[in-house]
Amino acid sequence: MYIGRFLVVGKTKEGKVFGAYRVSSRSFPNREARKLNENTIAILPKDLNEMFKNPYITYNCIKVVNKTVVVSNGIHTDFIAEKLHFGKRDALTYVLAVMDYEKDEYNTPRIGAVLDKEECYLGYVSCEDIRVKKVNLKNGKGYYLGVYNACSIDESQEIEIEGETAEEIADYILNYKEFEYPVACAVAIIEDEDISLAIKNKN
Ligand SMILES: NC(=O)c1ncn([C@@H]2O[C@H](COP(=O)(O)O)[C@@H](O)[C@H]2O)c1NC=O
Repeated sequence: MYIGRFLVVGKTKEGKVFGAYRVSSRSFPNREARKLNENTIAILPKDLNEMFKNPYITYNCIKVVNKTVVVSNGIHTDFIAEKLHFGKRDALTYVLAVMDYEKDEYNTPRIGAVLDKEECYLGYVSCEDIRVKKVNLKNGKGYYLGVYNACSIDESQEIEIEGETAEEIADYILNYKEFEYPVACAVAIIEDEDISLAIKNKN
Protein backbone atom coordinates (compact mmCIF):
# COMPACT_ATOMS: atom_id res chain seq x y z
CA MET A 1 0.00 0.00 0.00
CA TYR A 2 1.24 3.50 -0.81
CA ILE A 3 0.47 6.07 1.88
CA GLY A 4 3.14 8.62 0.92
CA ARG A 5 4.73 10.51 3.76
CA PHE A 6 3.63 9.40 7.21
CA LEU A 7 4.07 10.07 10.90
CA VAL A 8 4.14 7.51 13.68
CA VAL A 9 3.63 8.47 17.31
CA GLY A 10 3.92 5.86 20.00
CA LYS A 11 5.74 4.29 22.88
CA THR A 12 8.40 1.63 22.93
CA LYS A 13 7.67 -1.59 24.79
CA GLU A 14 9.53 -0.06 27.77
CA GLY A 15 7.33 3.04 27.60
CA LYS A 16 9.54 5.67 25.95
CA VAL A 17 7.53 8.19 23.93
CA PHE A 18 8.65 8.86 20.36
CA GLY A 19 7.63 10.69 17.21
CA ALA A 20 8.76 9.38 13.83
CA TYR A 21 8.47 10.54 10.26
CA ARG A 22 8.99 8.56 7.09
CA VAL A 23 9.38 9.92 3.60
CA SER A 24 7.94 7.48 1.12
CA SER A 25 7.96 8.91 -2.39
CA ARG A 26 7.23 7.81 -5.93
CA SER A 27 8.05 11.15 -7.55
CA PHE A 28 11.04 12.45 -5.57
CA PRO A 29 12.89 9.41 -4.17
CA ASN A 30 16.38 10.92 -4.42
CA ARG A 31 16.23 12.56 -1.02
CA GLU A 32 17.68 12.03 2.41
CA ALA A 33 17.10 12.90 6.04
CA ARG A 34 19.91 14.93 7.54
CA LYS A 35 20.50 15.92 11.16
CA LEU A 36 21.19 19.66 11.00
CA ASN A 37 21.90 20.06 14.70
CA GLU A 38 20.86 18.45 17.99
CA ASN A 39 17.31 19.82 17.64
CA THR A 40 16.53 19.60 13.94
CA ILE A 41 16.22 17.01 11.18
CA ALA A 42 15.68 18.12 7.57
CA ILE A 43 14.56 16.35 4.41
CA LEU A 44 16.66 17.40 1.42
CA PRO A 45 17.13 16.34 -2.19
CA LYS A 46 20.53 14.73 -2.69
CA ASP A 47 21.04 17.09 -5.63
CA LEU A 48 20.11 20.45 -4.13
CA ASN A 49 19.06 21.79 -7.57
CA GLU A 50 16.07 19.44 -7.29
CA MET A 51 14.56 21.58 -4.56
CA PHE A 52 13.46 24.14 -7.16
CA LYS A 53 11.35 21.53 -8.97
CA ASN A 54 8.71 21.38 -6.25
CA PRO A 55 8.09 23.67 -3.24
CA TYR A 56 7.06 20.80 -0.94
CA ILE A 57 10.04 18.46 -0.98
CA THR A 58 12.60 20.33 1.17
CA TYR A 59 11.85 21.13 4.80
CA ASN A 60 12.57 20.40 8.43
CA CYS A 61 10.60 17.31 9.45
CA ILE A 62 11.52 17.26 13.17
CA LYS A 63 12.19 20.14 15.50
CA VAL A 64 12.71 19.93 19.26
CA VAL A 65 11.93 23.00 21.34
CA ASN A 66 12.79 22.62 25.00
CA LYS A 67 11.17 19.27 25.84
CA THR A 68 8.59 19.29 23.03
CA VAL A 69 8.87 17.50 19.70
CA VAL A 70 7.26 18.76 16.48
CA VAL A 71 7.06 16.38 13.52
CA SER A 72 5.54 17.18 10.13
CA ASN A 73 5.67 16.66 6.38
CA GLY A 74 6.52 20.23 5.38
CA ILE A 75 7.70 23.69 6.27
CA HIS A 76 4.87 23.92 8.79
CA THR A 77 7.22 22.13 11.25
CA ASP A 78 8.99 25.45 11.81
CA PHE A 79 5.82 27.50 12.15
CA ILE A 80 4.31 25.05 14.66
CA ALA A 81 7.58 25.15 16.62
CA GLU A 82 7.46 28.96 16.67
CA LYS A 83 3.88 28.97 17.98
CA LEU A 84 4.32 26.48 20.82
CA HIS A 85 3.64 29.27 23.32
CA PHE A 86 -0.02 28.87 22.20
CA GLY A 87 0.08 25.36 23.68
CA LYS A 88 0.65 22.10 21.81
CA ARG A 89 -2.90 21.61 20.55
CA ASP A 90 -3.49 25.20 19.53
CA ALA A 91 -0.12 25.63 17.80
CA LEU A 92 -0.88 22.60 15.64
CA THR A 93 -4.47 23.65 14.97
CA TYR A 94 -3.61 27.24 14.15
CA VAL A 95 -0.79 26.48 11.74
CA LEU A 96 -2.66 23.70 9.90
CA ALA A 97 -5.68 25.98 9.47
CA VAL A 98 -3.62 28.91 8.21
CA MET A 99 -1.36 26.92 5.87
CA ASP A 100 -3.99 24.55 4.47
CA TYR A 101 -3.25 21.53 2.25
CA GLU A 102 -0.58 21.65 -0.43
CA LYS A 103 -1.66 23.12 -3.74
CA ASP A 104 -0.07 20.38 -5.86
CA GLU A 105 -1.73 18.04 -8.32
CA TYR A 106 -2.76 15.66 -5.49
CA ASN A 107 -3.98 18.26 -2.99
CA THR A 108 -1.52 16.56 -0.64
CA PRO A 109 -2.56 16.97 3.01
CA ARG A 110 -0.35 18.56 5.63
CA ILE A 111 0.12 16.28 8.61
CA GLY A 112 1.73 17.00 11.95
CA ALA A 113 2.31 15.86 15.51
CA VAL A 114 3.27 17.71 18.68
CA LEU A 115 4.28 15.67 21.70
CA ASP A 116 6.12 15.66 24.95
CA LYS A 117 6.47 13.12 27.75
CA GLU A 118 2.95 13.80 28.99
CA GLU A 119 0.74 14.24 25.93
CA CYS A 120 0.58 13.87 22.17
CA TYR A 121 -1.53 15.56 19.49
CA LEU A 122 -1.92 14.43 15.89
CA GLY A 123 -3.41 16.61 13.18
CA TYR A 124 -3.95 17.02 9.48
CA VAL A 125 -5.54 19.35 6.97
CA SER A 126 -6.76 17.92 3.69
CA CYS A 127 -8.95 19.38 0.95
CA GLU A 128 -11.91 17.69 2.67
CA ASP A 129 -11.42 18.27 6.35
CA ILE A 130 -9.21 19.40 9.18
CA ARG A 131 -8.69 17.60 12.47
CA VAL A 132 -6.51 17.76 15.55
CA LYS A 133 -6.81 15.07 18.20
CA LYS A 134 -5.15 14.18 21.46
CA VAL A 135 -3.91 10.61 21.27
CA ASN A 136 -3.27 8.31 24.22
CA LEU A 137 -0.13 6.33 23.56
CA LYS A 138 0.30 2.70 24.62
CA ASN A 139 3.47 0.73 25.30
CA GLY A 140 4.71 -1.15 22.24
CA LYS A 141 2.21 0.50 19.87
CA GLY A 142 2.33 3.32 17.34
CA TYR A 143 -0.37 5.26 15.52
CA TYR A 144 0.38 6.25 11.94
CA LEU A 145 -1.05 9.07 9.91
CA GLY A 146 -0.25 9.19 6.19
CA VAL A 147 -0.97 11.63 3.40
CA TYR A 148 -2.64 9.16 0.98
CA ASN A 149 -5.11 6.37 1.85
CA ALA A 150 -4.33 6.79 5.55
CA CYS A 151 -5.14 10.41 6.30
CA SER A 152 -7.18 9.85 9.41
CA ILE A 153 -6.65 9.61 13.14
CA ASP A 154 -8.08 6.25 13.92
CA GLU A 155 -7.39 3.37 16.29
CA SER A 156 -7.28 1.04 13.28
CA GLN A 157 -4.09 2.79 12.15
CA GLU A 158 -2.06 1.12 14.86
CA ILE A 159 1.16 -0.83 14.38
CA GLU A 160 3.44 -2.84 16.64
CA ILE A 161 6.67 -1.07 17.59
CA GLU A 162 10.04 -2.79 17.73
CA GLY A 163 13.12 -1.10 19.16
CA GLU A 164 14.07 0.95 22.20
CA THR A 165 16.45 3.54 20.75
CA ALA A 166 15.85 6.26 18.15
CA GLU A 167 18.17 4.39 15.74
CA GLU A 168 16.33 1.09 16.16
CA ILE A 169 12.92 2.70 15.63
CA ALA A 170 14.14 4.62 12.55
CA ASP A 171 15.42 1.38 11.08
CA TYR A 172 12.20 -0.47 11.89
CA ILE A 173 9.89 2.18 10.42
CA LEU A 174 12.02 2.79 7.33
CA ASN A 175 11.85 -0.94 6.59
CA TYR A 176 8.17 -1.37 7.51
CA LYS A 177 7.20 -3.51 4.54
CA GLU A 178 3.50 -2.76 4.32
CA PHE A 179 4.11 0.85 3.20
CA GLU A 180 5.78 1.24 -0.18
CA TYR A 181 8.54 3.44 -1.62
CA PRO A 182 10.64 4.04 1.51
CA VAL A 183 13.19 6.86 1.22
CA ALA A 184 14.17 8.08 4.69
CA CYS A 185 13.08 8.04 8.31
CA ALA A 186 13.63 10.47 11.19
CA VAL A 187 12.89 9.79 14.86
CA ALA A 188 12.86 11.75 18.11
CA ILE A 189 12.61 9.73 21.31
CA ILE A 190 12.02 11.14 24.78
CA GLU A 191 14.17 9.44 27.40
CA ASP A 192 13.91 10.79 30.95
CA GLU A 193 15.15 14.38 30.62
CA ASP A 194 16.77 13.95 27.20
CA ILE A 195 15.47 13.82 23.65
CA SER A 196 17.54 11.85 21.15
CA LEU A 197 17.28 12.14 17.38
CA ALA A 198 18.18 9.61 14.72
CA ILE A 199 17.93 9.25 10.97
CA LYS A 200 18.01 6.32 8.62
CA ASN A 201 18.24 6.66 4.85
CA LYS A 202 17.43 3.96 2.33
CA ASN A 203 20.61 4.33 0.26
N1 LIG B 1 6.70 16.22 2.15
C1 LIG B 1 7.28 15.59 1.17
O1 LIG B 1 8.36 15.03 1.33
C2 LIG B 1 6.63 15.52 -0.15
N2 LIG B 1 7.11 14.82 -1.16
C3 LIG B 1 6.29 14.97 -2.18
N3 LIG B 1 5.26 15.78 -1.84
C4 LIG B 1 4.17 16.22 -2.70
O2 LIG B 1 3.41 15.07 -3.05
C5 LIG B 1 3.33 14.95 -4.47
C6 LIG B 1 3.30 13.52 -4.84
O3 LIG B 1 4.52 12.92 -4.50
P1 LIG B 1 4.69 11.32 -4.53
O4 LIG B 1 4.25 10.90 -5.89
O5 LIG B 1 6.17 11.10 -4.31
O6 LIG B 1 3.84 10.75 -3.44
C7 LIG B 1 4.54 15.72 -5.00
O7 LIG B 1 4.31 16.21 -6.30
C8 LIG B 1 4.66 16.85 -3.99
O8 LIG B 1 3.83 17.93 -4.33
C9 LIG B 1 5.42 16.10 -0.56
N4 LIG B 1 4.53 16.84 0.18
C10 LIG B 1 3.90 16.34 1.26
O9 LIG B 1 3.91 15.26 1.73
